[in-house]
Amino acid sequence: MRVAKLRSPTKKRRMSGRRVVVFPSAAELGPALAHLVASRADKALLDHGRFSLGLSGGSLVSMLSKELPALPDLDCSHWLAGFCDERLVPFNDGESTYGLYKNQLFSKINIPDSGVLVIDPSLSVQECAEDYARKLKEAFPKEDIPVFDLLLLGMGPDGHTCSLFPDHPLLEETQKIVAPIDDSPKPPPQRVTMTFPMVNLARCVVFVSTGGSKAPVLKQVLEGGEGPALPAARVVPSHGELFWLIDEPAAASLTLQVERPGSAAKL
Ligand SMILES: O=C(O)[C@H](O)[C@@H](O)[C@H](O)[C@H](O)COP(=O)(O)O
Repeated sequence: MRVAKLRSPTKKRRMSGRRVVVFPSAAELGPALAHLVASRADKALLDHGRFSLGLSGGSLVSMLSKELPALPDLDCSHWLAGFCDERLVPFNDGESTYGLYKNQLFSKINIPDSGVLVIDPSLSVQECAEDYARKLKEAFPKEDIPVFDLLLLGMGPDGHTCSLFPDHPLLEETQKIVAPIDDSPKPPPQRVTMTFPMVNLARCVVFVSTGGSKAPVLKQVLEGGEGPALPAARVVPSHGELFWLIDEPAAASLTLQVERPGSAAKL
């Protein structure tokens, strides 16, 4: 299958910020996402010898686990993978995002165990967030706030992303890079999450959202609406790229201009 190439944006595109890219279905989106990950990895490895990737749960787990190992010559030996958010459950619990990636993806690629930054689920949620923030800072010793090369995010039907939920006080966090949450509206209730100050420093942020159930919230997030901005709309990298990779059912209500690599020659 031909894979749409997501190139670095031109200057004009970068100035206009976000790129909304619509694929006929998740079947076309998946390979394009994998290509984007590989291209940003190549760039990061050339620039600074390591590729740092922030992962999220939801449908990204199966999509990445299918598409990344299918890439020819993928070398993950210098990757650092972390989690944009994580549920405070044991790794062998079906709700553990790390547990899912370990079984479905990490077992199929050559990322070293030391290249995966995990939470310590034996701690209290408060201590777990502090411990994970410390691990992140140690992994990025040159930076006050870790700057990931690429963060992959999903969005819930309520507009949440990471474990940053609508109207939650964590949306206003400015000091912590990782915060605990013990009243998550979506179970399990205890989680740790990257905060906006860290998310918005990433070099590239990619949302993946598919399916018709996401159409109303996507319209609100991408085109605006009444009331305060939903969490996903508050992801605006200060210096980095922002992609929204969506499928036609999710894009059904949008009126803004989008890119459609299926009908255009190249992105
Ligand atoms: O921690 C969680 O509860 C999930 O990871 C959740 O935040 C998910 O990422 C979004 O709901 C998007 O899910 P989809 O990718 O399935 O749309």
